[in-house]
Amino acid sequence: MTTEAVQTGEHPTGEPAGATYDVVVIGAGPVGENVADRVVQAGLTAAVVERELVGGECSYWACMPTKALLRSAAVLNAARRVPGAAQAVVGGVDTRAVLDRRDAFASHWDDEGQVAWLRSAGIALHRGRGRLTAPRTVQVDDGHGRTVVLTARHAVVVATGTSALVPDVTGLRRAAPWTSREAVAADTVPDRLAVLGGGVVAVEVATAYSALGSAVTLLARDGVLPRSEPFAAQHVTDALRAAGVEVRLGAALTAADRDGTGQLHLTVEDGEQVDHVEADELLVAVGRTPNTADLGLESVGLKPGAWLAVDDDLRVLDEGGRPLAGDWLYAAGDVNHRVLLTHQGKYQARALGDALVARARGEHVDDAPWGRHAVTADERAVPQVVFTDPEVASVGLTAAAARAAGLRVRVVDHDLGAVAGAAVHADGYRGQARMVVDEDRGVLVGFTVVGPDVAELLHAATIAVVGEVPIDRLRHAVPAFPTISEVWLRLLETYTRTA
Ligand SMILES: Cc1cc2nc3c(=O)[nH]c(=O)nc-3n(C[C@H](O)[C@H](O)[C@H](O)COP(=O)(O)OP(=O)(O)OC[C@H]3O[C@@H](n4cnc5c(N)ncnc54)[C@H](O)[C@@H]3O)c2cc1C
Ligand SMILES: NC(=O)c1ccc[n+]([C@@H]2O[C@H](COP(=O)([O-])OP(=O)(O)OC[C@H]3O[C@@H](n4cnc5c(N)ncnc54)[C@H](O)[C@@H]3O)[C@@H](O)[C@H]2O)c1
Repeated sequence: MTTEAVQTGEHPTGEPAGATYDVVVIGAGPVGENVADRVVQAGLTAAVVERELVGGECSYWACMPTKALLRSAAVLNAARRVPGAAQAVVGGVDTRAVLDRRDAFASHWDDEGQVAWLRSAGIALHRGRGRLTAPRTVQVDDGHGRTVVLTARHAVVVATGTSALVPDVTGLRRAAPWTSREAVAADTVPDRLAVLGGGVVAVEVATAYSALGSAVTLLARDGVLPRSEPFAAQHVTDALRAAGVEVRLGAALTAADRDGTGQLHLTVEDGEQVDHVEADELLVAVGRTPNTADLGLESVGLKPGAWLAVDDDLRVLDEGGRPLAGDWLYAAGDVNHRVLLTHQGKYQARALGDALVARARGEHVDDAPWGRHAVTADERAVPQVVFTDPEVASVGLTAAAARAAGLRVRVVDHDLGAVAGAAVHADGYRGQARMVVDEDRGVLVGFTVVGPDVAELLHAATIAVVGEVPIDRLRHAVPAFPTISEVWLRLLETYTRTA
C-alpha cells in the first residue's frame, strides 16, 4: 500500500508517469477524503487528486471559517440576553480578533495538517487537476507541465464539489463581486455590503458582517430561506432587521457597475419600482455550480459542466439514466446535487467507501432502504443548522414539502419562549418549534426549531425521524427539566390534545 504522498512527474523516457490504485478519487474535499479513508481502512489502495487545498471548500472557505466569523457575536448576544452577564458586555466584537480566529479555523489557508493526515491514513495524494481520459483512467496535470496517469482497478470517484454561481446580470462580472470565498476570507470589513440572495450563505454572511459593523442590504428576490418553514424564515428576517440589516424581499438585481473609485452602483427592481443601491462590496450568494466543466466527462460520454446524476448506489448515470458500462464511475458529495451539505456528503462517502470494498471482495452490497450501503437519509432525514441569530435547525420535511409529497400530515407548533428551560436560558427568549407527523404511520417526518442556541437540539429530532420512532413511544423520551428540549413534551401534549 502507498503510504507516502506521491508527487506528479514524468518517467525519464518522457512518458507520463503512471500509478495504479484500487480507487482513485478526484477532489480531496471532506467527501473525497472520507471515501479514500474508508477504502484504505479496509485494506484497498487509494489515491486522491487535488488541484487546490486538501480539505476542500468546507475547511477553508465555507463551514469552518463562516462559523468562526459568526461565533463571537453570538456569544456576546447570548450574554446580552441574560441580566447579570449583560452588564459585563461593555463593547462590541473585536473585529481583528474575530478575523484572526477565523484565519486559525481556516488553517491560514495552508493544508499541511490535512496532507499529514492523508499520509498517516495511507492515502496517496496527487496534486494537480484531474481529468478523465478513458474508463478507469485519470490524468493529473500539476500546472507545471508534469503529468501522471492514474488507473483505477475498481472505481473512480468524482468528489469535485461546487463553485459559486454568478448569474447573468448586466455588468455583474465586470464589477468583480464577492463570492462566498471572498466574503469568508476577507481581511477587512466593508462599510457597506450588499448581499444578493436569501439562502443560507446570504443570511449567514449578512449576520456575520452586520455584527462586524457593515451596513448590510440583503436583496432577497425569492424571500429569506424560502425552502425553510415560513415561521423560521420570519424569525430570521425579523432578527436581521432588528440588527440593522435592510432586508428587501422581492428585490431583484438588474445591473451592477463599479466606478473608478471602487464604489458599486446597483440597479434594483422592486415590483414596479426601480431604484439604486450603493455599496462597497456585493456578495453574490445565489447557489452553486458543479465543478465538472474541465473534468474530461466527454471522454466517457457524459456532458461537461453538468451536475452528475447518480443512482442510489451513487453510480454516475448517462443521459439515458443508465450506469456506465462496468460500474466504475461514482460521484459523491456536492457534485451529485443530492444534498449540498458536508455532513451529508460524508455520509455518502462512508456508504460508498464501504460499498466499494464489498464489491471488491465480491460481498453483498446492502443498498435496500436504510441498508449499510444505502444513503436513505439523503431523502428522508437531512439535518441542517443555519447559524444565524436565532439559529434555525431542521430535519426531514417541512409541512409544505410533506403535503406536496402526498403525505397525510398533522402539524404541531409550540412557542419556544413558553418553555421553562428557554425562559431561564435568556430573558425575552423568542422561538418556535414545529413537528410534522405522518398520520398514516404515526411517526415524525419533519422537525424545525428556530431560536437562540437551538442547534444542539437537532440530533434528537434526527434520531426520531431516522428511527421512525412511533409517536406513542416518543412520549416515553422524557426531556430533562428545565431544558429547552422540554419543547418535545409540549409538542406531544398538543398533538394528543388536538387529536
Ligand atoms: C459559505 C458556505 C458555508 C457553508 N457552510 C456549511 C455548514 O456550515 N455546514 C455544512 O454542512 N455545509 C456547509 N456548506 C456546504 C459545504 O461546504 C459543502 O457541502 C462541502 O464542502 C461539500 O464537500 P465536497 O467534498 O463535496 O466538495 P468540496 O468541499 O467543494 O471539495 C471538492 C474538492 O475538489 C477539488 N477539485 C475540483 N475539481 C477538481 C479537479 N478537476 N481535479 C482535482 N481536484 C478538484 C476542489 O479543489 C476541492 O478541494 C457551506 C458552503 C458555503 C459556500
Ligand atoms: N449552515 C449551513 O448548513 C450552510 C451554510 C452555507 C451554505 N450551505 C449550503 O451551501 C449551498 C449553497 O448556499 P447558497 O446560499 O449559495 O444557495 P441556496 O440555494 O441555499 O440559496 C440561494 C438563494 O438565491 C436565490 N436566487 C437564485 N437566483 C437568484 C438571483 N438571480 N437573484 C436573487 N436571488 C436568487 C434562490 O431563490 C435561493 O433562495 C446550500 O445548499 C446550502 O445548504 C449550508
